[in-house]
Order: sequence, then C-alpha cells, then structure tokens
Amino acid sequence: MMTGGTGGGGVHSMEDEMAVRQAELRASEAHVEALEAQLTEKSGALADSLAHLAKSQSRLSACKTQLTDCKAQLDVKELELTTLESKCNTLEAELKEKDDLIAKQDDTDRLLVDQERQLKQAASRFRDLEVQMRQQEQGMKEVQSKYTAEYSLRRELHEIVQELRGNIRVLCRVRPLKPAEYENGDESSIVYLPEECKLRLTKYNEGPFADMYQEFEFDHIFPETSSQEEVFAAVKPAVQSLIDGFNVCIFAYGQTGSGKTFTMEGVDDNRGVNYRALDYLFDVVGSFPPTVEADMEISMVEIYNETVRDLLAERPAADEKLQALDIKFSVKDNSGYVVGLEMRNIENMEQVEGVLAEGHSNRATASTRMNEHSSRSHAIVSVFLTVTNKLEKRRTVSKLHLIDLAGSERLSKSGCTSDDTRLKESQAINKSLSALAEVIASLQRRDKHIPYRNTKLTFFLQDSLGGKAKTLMFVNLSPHKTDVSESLSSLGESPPPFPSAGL
Ligand SMILES: Nc1ncnc2c1ncn2[C@@H]1O[C@H](COP(=O)(O)OP(=O)(O)OP(=O)(O)O)[C@@H](O)[C@H]1O
Repeated sequence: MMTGGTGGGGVHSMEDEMAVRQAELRASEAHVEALEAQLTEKSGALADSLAHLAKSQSRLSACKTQLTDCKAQLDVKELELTTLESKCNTLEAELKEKDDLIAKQDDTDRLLVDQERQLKQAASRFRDLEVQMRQQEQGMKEVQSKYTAEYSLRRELHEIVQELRGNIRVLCRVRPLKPAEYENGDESSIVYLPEECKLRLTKYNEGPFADMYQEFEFDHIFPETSSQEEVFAAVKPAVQSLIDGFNVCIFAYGQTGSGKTFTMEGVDDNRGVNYRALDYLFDVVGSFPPTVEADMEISMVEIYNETVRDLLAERPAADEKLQALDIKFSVKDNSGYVVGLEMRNIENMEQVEGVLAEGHSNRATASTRMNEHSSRSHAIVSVFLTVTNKLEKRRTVSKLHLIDLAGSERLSKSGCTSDDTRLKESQAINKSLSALAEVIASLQRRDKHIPYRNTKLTFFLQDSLGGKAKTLMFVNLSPHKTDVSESLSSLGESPPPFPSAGL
C-alpha cells in the first residue's frame, strides 16, 4: 500500500517484503511439505506399528487361549496326579500289609514247623501211652474179673450168712437210766441179760411177786453200756446188702423216750445209725474201681396220722404246713411210691448233714409241739443207690429206708381219751404199728397175701419188706421200773394184770 509522503519507495519495500513473505511462504510451504512428507512417513510407520500391534495382540490372545488350555490341562493333570498319589499311598499301604502278612506267615510257618515237630513227639508219646494203656487195661480187666469173682463170692457168702440169720433180724437195745430216773439213789434196772441173746425183764421189783420175770430172745441184745459203734457194727451187714443190690429197712421201735432217735440219729457228737450208714456207704462207694460208678439220692418223709409229708419239699409259706402227698402203686417196682417225692443227690457227708438238717427243721416248723409231734409220727430217711458196672454193663438200684417209728405206748398211757387229737394220733400209730407187725408176721409165715396196703407206712415200704429185702428191727427198751408195762407191750406181751409191787 502506498502512502502520500514517500511515493515510489514504499511500493518497493512492500514488494520486497512481499517477496520476503513469499519466500517465507514458500519456505513454510516447503517445510509443510517436508512435515507432510514426514507425517506421511510417520503415518505409514504408525500404520505399520498398528498392524504389528494388532498382530501382536492377536498372537497374545492366541497365547492366552493356549495358556488357559494349558492351565486346564494342568488342573486335569494335577487331579490325575492327586488320584495317582492316593493310589500310590493305597498301594504302598497294601504293600506294607502284604509285607507284614508275609512276615507273619513266616512266623506262622516257623510255629507250624515247631508244632509239627511237637505233634510228632506227642504222637510218638501217645503211641507209647496207648501201648501202656492197653497193658493197663489188660491188667485192669484181670483185676476187674478178680474183683467181680471176689465180689460175687463175698455176696454169696454174705447172702448165706444173711439167710442163716434170716432176712428179718430183731435186735434189742436197752438205754441207760437217765439221771432223773435215779430216784433216791435207786439205780436198779428191770432189765437183766442172763445170756448174750436173752433178756430177762423183772415184772415186779418187790413184794410177793418180786421173783417174777419174763425172758425174751433176740438176734442180738445191746445192753445199756453199748456204744453207737457197737450198734452200727451189727447194722453194717444190712448196709452191705444195699450195696449188693438188695432193698433194706432198718426200724427203731419202742415207747417214747426209749432211745429210738438216739439209735437212729444219735446226738451231734455221737452219731447214730443213719449217719454212720451213709458214711459207710460213701467209704465203700469211694473204693469202687473206676469202671464201677455209684449214684446216691436221699429223701425224707414223715407219716403222721396216716398223712405223708415230704420233709424236703418247699413249704408253701414259712409258717405253713407241708402239703400232704399221695402214695400210689408202681407196677414196675411192685410197690407204693410217694407221688412227687423230692430226692436230693448226695456225694459227701457235708451234703448229707445239710439235707438231714433241712428235713429236721421242716419237721420242727410243721408242728407247734415238736417233741410230742416227733414222738407221734414216723420219720423215714430213704437212700436210693444206683451202682453201674460199666465193664459188665450191669446196673443195680437199691433202697435203704431208715425209720424212726412213732412212740409205741398204749392208749391209756398216751393220754386221756377225751383229747380228740391225742386219740386220733394214738389210733393212727396203733393202726400202722400193728399193720407193720402183721406184715412182718405174714412174711415170716410166708403167707401168700401180705397186707401191705393197710397203712401208708407198709404201702410205702412194700418193695423193701419181704422177698429178698432185708429187715432189721431195733426194739428200744427203757430199763426204768415205771416203764415196765410199756416195755412188756413193746416186747409183744400183755402188761402185768395188776400194778407191780413197789411201782
Ligand atoms: N443208748 C443211750 N445212751 C445214752 N443216752 C440215751 C440212749 N438212748 C437214749 N438216750 C437218751 O434218752 C433220751 C430219750 O431218747 P430218745 O429221744 O432217743 O427216745 P425216743 O424213743 O426217740 O423218744 P421219742 O419217741 O420221743 O422220739 C434222750 O435224751 C437220749 O439222748
């Protein structure tokens, strides 16, 4: 642009400046071009870089996928590894168990070898023992046959002796006077023994008939001084008969207080027939050879007023009476038997003591007046013996009845007839004692019919009275003068027709 003052010179400077500016423009354009060229270059480079990046990213993503796959595979492998490890552990444990088993098996094998060796030794020892046993068996057979021969001989001899003596033996035992009977120093006894088996009973002590006496004969008489041992010695053969297979009855008969219970049971420190018989039985049975076996059972009954009571039965209540039992007939034994009778197995004297004590205590509880009751009832202890000879395959069963009879006093003595209980008791006792006497008498007469069934006592004892059975009767006597009537009565005689002088 031209200004007024300067004319032509301002155009030039403007042209110059324009030229400068153009030159600058051109330079700038050239620079822009250069920059553009650079930009294009850079853009190309960037595009390359981007393409490279895209490639790299795609490679990365492929790598990542690969990595995920690898990881998944790794997990699977890890799982497999864990399973394998656990399998490995199990196998290791199994292996250890197998090792232990093998070790044990080795021990067992060693033990087996050892046991085999021991077994061989035992077998050889067994063979030796067998030989020894056969020899001993042979020896034993010889001993057994000797024993059997000796036993039969002894049995035969015993039988002959018993037959000579008779199957019913009557023995008399006189008890000593009791201190209370020594009246005013009077120690005289009405019993005198002129001979071993003869007894003389003084009927009157003084006065016109002082010399009167009556004599009685027995198979044996035991005077006042006889001991329980001496009495048992006479009973032993009867007990032996039991072992030989015969039934045996041992009775004690006599008035109350004449010594029946003392003879049969005895006292604590001086036992009687019952205990001594059982003691003897255990001795004999204990000496049997091993081929002979014995089994013993015991029962205990009481017969009171024709009622049988089992003294070993369980009492319904502590203070109640024992139940009455029935006697029925057994065709097999041809005898009466008590239905439901309690039998106790006995193997030694301690058991016997226990059973008999139990029976006595039952008898005592059953009565309010024990002493009177026991005098007025029959007590029967029965022993059942079974002997089995295993070699001879023979078995014998025999019974021993030990009977403490009720007091035999006559009605007039036993009390006033107005007492109903006493009267009934006396009648029952009289009935059974006379039935027993009748049975024994008919046996001695060898009657065809023996009246066993008349009373419970004879019915119960049927198979042990008569036939081959042995009976032993003790007649117990009091030596005191006030008992003379009863003593005569016990001996089967009528009492003196009038009161004895001095009594
Ligand atoms: N041989 C004897 N030696 C010594 N004492 C005896 C003898 N016999 C009997 N006694 C005694 O005489 C008393 C009566 O005897 P025991 O009781 O045996 O008579 P019992 O006939 O059985 O009488 P019960 O019929 O009343 O039972 C008892 O004290 C008893 O100890």
